[in-house]
This record gives sequence, C-alpha cells and structure tokens, in this order.
Amino acid sequence: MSFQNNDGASPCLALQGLKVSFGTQRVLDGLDWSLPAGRVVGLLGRNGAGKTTLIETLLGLRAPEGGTARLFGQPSQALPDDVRARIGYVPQRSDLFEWLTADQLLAYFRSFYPRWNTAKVDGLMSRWGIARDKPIRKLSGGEQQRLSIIRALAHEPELLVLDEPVASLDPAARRDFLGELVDQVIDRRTTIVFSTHILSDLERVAVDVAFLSGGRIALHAPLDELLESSVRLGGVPADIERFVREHRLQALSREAAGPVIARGRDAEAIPPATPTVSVDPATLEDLFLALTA
Ligand SMILES: Nc1ncnc2c1ncn2[C@@H]1O[C@H](COP(=O)(O)OP(=O)(O)OP(=O)(O)O)[C@@H](O)[C@H]1O
Repeated sequence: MSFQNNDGASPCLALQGLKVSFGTQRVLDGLDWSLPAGRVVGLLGRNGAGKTTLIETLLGLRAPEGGTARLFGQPSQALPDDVRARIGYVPQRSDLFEWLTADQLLAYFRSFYPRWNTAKVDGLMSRWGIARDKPIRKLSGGEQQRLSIIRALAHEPELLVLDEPVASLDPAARRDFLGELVDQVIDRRTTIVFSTHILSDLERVAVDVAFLSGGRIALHAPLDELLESSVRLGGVPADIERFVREHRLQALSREAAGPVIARGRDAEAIPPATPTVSVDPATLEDLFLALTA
C-alpha cells in the first residue's frame, strides 16, 4: 500500500532512520515513517514501546541521536513559527495551567495564534459540558483532558498529535471525541496521529493503524483493509506452515504454539479452511499481539 500524497506535495510528516536512546536502552531504532495529509492514524504499541518518545521526537521536543524528522518539509528541531502554528499537540500529561479557569486558559492560548475558531471552541465546551469559570484544578481528569483537546483543536491545526487522548475519557466521551476527529478530517483534511491502548474504539472509525515495535513502525495500513485481509489460523504448526506457504500468506506472528495471525494480499487472497487448518477473521487485538510481540 502506498502512502504517497495524492496532490504530490511533500508528506506532512516524514521520519527517516530515527534513533533515540536513554542510556543504553535504544527506544527508536532507525525508524522510518511518512504520512500524507488527511489521514487519522492510531499509533499502537505496548507499554514502553516508545510511542511518547516517537511523538516528542517527531514534534522536535526531543533531539534524535540519528536520523531526521521533518514536518511540512521543515526540520522538526527548527520549525519556523508559521509551521508551528499549523500543529496541535495534546501531551500525555496535562499541560494546562491549573490555577486558571478554562476561559482564562483559552484566552491566553488564543493570543498566540493567528487563527482561532471561537465557534468551534464554544460548541465543544458546551457539548462536552466543561465549566468555563472553575479553576482547572477543580475539573475532573476527563474534563481536563477534553479541555486540552479543545485547546489543541481551536487554532485549526493541519497536523494534530495526541498522546493517549482518551485515557481518562468515559466510553461516551471517547465515542464523541473520535467522531470529532473524523469530522475534523472530513471538514478540514487535518492529519491526526494519536496513540491509544483502547483498540475497541479504533474499530468504530475509519482510521489507519501503525504498530510500533522493536523501535520501528512494524506495519502501517488502513484498519479496514488490514482486518479484511488478516486471519487467525488454527491447527498443528506443520499444517499451518504449509497452508501459509501454499497460499502465499504473510505470517505476522511466529509463535511455536497457539494461533498464527497471517495476512493475504487482500480479502480475496484469503483461502477457505481445510480439514486440518481453521481460518477465522483476525481481530485488531490479534494483530496487536502478533505485531508488537
Ligand atoms: N526521560 C527518560 N529517561 C529514561 N528512560 C526513558 C525516558 N523516557 C522514556 N524512557 C524509557 O523509554 C521507553 C519508552 O518510553 P515511552 O514513554 O516512549 O513509551 P510508551 O510507548 O509511550 O509507553 P506507555 O504506553 O506506557 O505510555 C520506556 O522503557 C521508558 O522507560
């Protein structure tokens, strides 16, 4: 699958050979990744896989030891102000000034941006039920998280990066938030990268998924295509191995025991079960476990 931009412009995010270590621990290990405009990508990986490190490095908040990170064609480490204004970021830990009220906070941020969508801010503040005149420290964790998201959406960024934005949100708020992200893409072609551990949410919206494992992006594909072309195979290892070879499937997990997750070229390339090998649809959880092992 190709992720070239349709209009031929440079990708909004381009990472090449990115390397980041903490002491002797190599977290990003020659990571390549490129994203055209207008996609929503769920960044998946196990705890400690390096999602936050990747997000901080791509935004220029952390210097890599090797490789390059570019946003809108500019080096992330030296972004001009006009490019910075095209980016929205919701960090994992709240960056809100807790002694301000929501209204004061929004007024403060508004002063930094040439563009600010007051109607969108007001609409989301009332839809998400956030008190405007309470000190932020008195808002619940989920309300603070929603306020942080509103702040990041308000200046209509072309690239929105969110580090576990739904961690404190209840299921209804998560659904609403994801709907908002999708609207954002439909209305404005915003590119959105967000890390999450809540796989069930992703299956409800048309998103891409990118799996971070071993310091690299192991796979990046539209989720619906990935699910349609992936299966869980059951049977004894020798039969499965033969089945995978004969049907030219790509085995995504190589565990000696248990189900094997495999992928065909597309949905049509998936063969039916045989007396010795069972073929069932793979879930996103199957894919996550296989690809981030
Ligand atoms: N400032 C730091 N100093 C030392 N080690 C760090 C630092 N930041 C991150 N690490 C280590 O780097 C690895 C990747 O951390 P990171 O926070 O990027 O992972 P993550 O995928 O976002 O994890 P989680 O899903 O738990 O939020 C971890 O092993 C972590 O302990």
